[in-house]
This record gives sequence, structure tokens and C-alpha cells, in this order.
Amino acid sequence: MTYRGRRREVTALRDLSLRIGAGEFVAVVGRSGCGKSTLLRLLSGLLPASAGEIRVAGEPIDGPPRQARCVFQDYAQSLLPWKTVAGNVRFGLRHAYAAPAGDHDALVAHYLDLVGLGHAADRYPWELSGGMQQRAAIARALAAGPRLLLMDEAFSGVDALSRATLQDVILRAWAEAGVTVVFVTHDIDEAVYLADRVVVLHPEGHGVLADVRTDLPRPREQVTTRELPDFLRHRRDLLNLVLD
Ligand SMILES: Nc1ncnc2c1ncn2[C@@H]1O[C@H](COP(=O)(O)OP(=O)(O)OP(=O)(O)O)[C@@H](O)[C@H]1O
Repeated sequence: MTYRGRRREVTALRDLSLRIGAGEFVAVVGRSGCGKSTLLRLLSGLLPASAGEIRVAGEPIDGPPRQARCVFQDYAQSLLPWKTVAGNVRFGLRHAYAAPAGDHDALVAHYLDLVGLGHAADRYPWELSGGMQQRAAIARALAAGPRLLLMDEAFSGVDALSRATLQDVILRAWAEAGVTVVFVTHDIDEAVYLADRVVVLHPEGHGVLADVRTDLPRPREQVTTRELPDFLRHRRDLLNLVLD
């Protein structure tokens, strides 16, 4: 992928070949500037690839794929400020990939419960903490019934405890919805905790440096999973790869 500016060109990713199966939870890690966000923007169809091809569900994409939804780090800008939390989730339902069966009120309540925001349905985004706003953004994305959920440093802007809660929210949602998740993070611990497969990008954007199956037992749990010998082994190996 080459970014073409007026004065110069920056090639962010090259020789990248990656295949992600339906229903996988894949984390993408790597040094700052290695192209993680570029990869996600390409998958989201927001950035047209300057070379190569991206297929979602076997179809080459030429814009945002209908079955994909994105959650970015900047939660403050991802919600509609004039709508309540419930109104934002309802918006997700109304623009769903496949029209959801059932009563919309019940579905809104379901997604709010899933992210632990049942008590905040009538509040506006500016009345919520950062972690709550991000939960609302996740509920809205899930309400759209995506088959592919793209998350870019989605939990980086919140405090450590809210981050742990959000990690468990997304694990629950993934287990329930069977959606494919591609999760970009600079946090190796988060990658190993969440995913079954961790893709390490080459520091200078030369494709994939390593593609590691972690496959820790599920369900995951914040304390016990992080103490597993396999968790610690993958964490150490991945840190060595990224820091090298
Ligand atoms: N809009 C843009 N125009 C020009 N160059 C860009 C643009 N966006 C990103 N780049 C460059 O592409 C490369 C990859 O950037 P990208 O943001 O994808 O990396 P990243 O791995 O997500 O970084 P970080 O971990 O710091 O967020 C970098 O060299 C960056 O400077």
C-alpha cells in the first residue's frame, strides 16, 4: 500500500498475504508505524489499495463491505451525540447488514445488556465515561449484525480496569455472534488474552513477520488465563519478536 502525497510517497505495506477464516479472532501486532492501521483501513474499504487485492467473503472489495463494521480508538467521535445510547444502538439495527428478526426494543435491550449498559440506555454520549462510550460503540456495531468486526486500538484510550471489562465484553460478544474479529493492538498481553491467532507485522511493513496460533483455552478469565504457562510463553515469544 502506497500513500501518495503531493510531495512524497510512503509505502506502508508490501508483500502482504494474509488469509483469515470465518469466525476467527485474529490480533494484529507490531512496531509503531509497521502498518497495522493501514491494514485495517484497507480491510474496512475506507482506503483503496494501491496494489493487490482484498477479498471479503470471497468478493473483491471496492468500498466498505456491507458485512463489516469498525470500532476505532476515538470513541468520542464514533457515536451520534444527538442520540441516546439506546438511540445509537437502534441506529445500528436500522442499518444492519441483514434485517434483524424480532422486536427492535428487545434487541436494543439485548445489546445494551451484552455490553453492560442496560442502566444507561437513556443517557447521551457526553454523559458517559470513555469506557462506557466505547461499550456503546461496540453495542451499536454488534447491533448491525456484522460478519466481520474490525477494531483498531479500540481499547487504548480507556483506563486499565475499563479496558479489562471491554476485553471481556468483546469476548462474550464474539462467542455469542460468531463474528470474525480482526483486532489491532500494540499491547501483546491484550493480543494473547483475546485472540486465537496473533499476526506480527514486519517493522518496516514487509508483510507478515510471524503468524502464531495461540489457542488458549476458552472461556478466558482475566486472572487465571494470564497465569497460564502457555499465556506466558506466547507473551514472551511475541515480545521478543516485536522488540527485536
Ligand atoms: N495518510 C497517510 N499518508 C502518508 N503516510 C501515512 C498515512 N497514514 C500512515 N502513513 C504511514 O504509513 C506507515 C504505517 O502507518 P500505520 O498508521 O498504518 O502504522 P501503525 O502500525 O498503525 O502505527 P501505530 O502503531 O503508531 O498506530 C507509517 O510510515 C506512516 O507514517
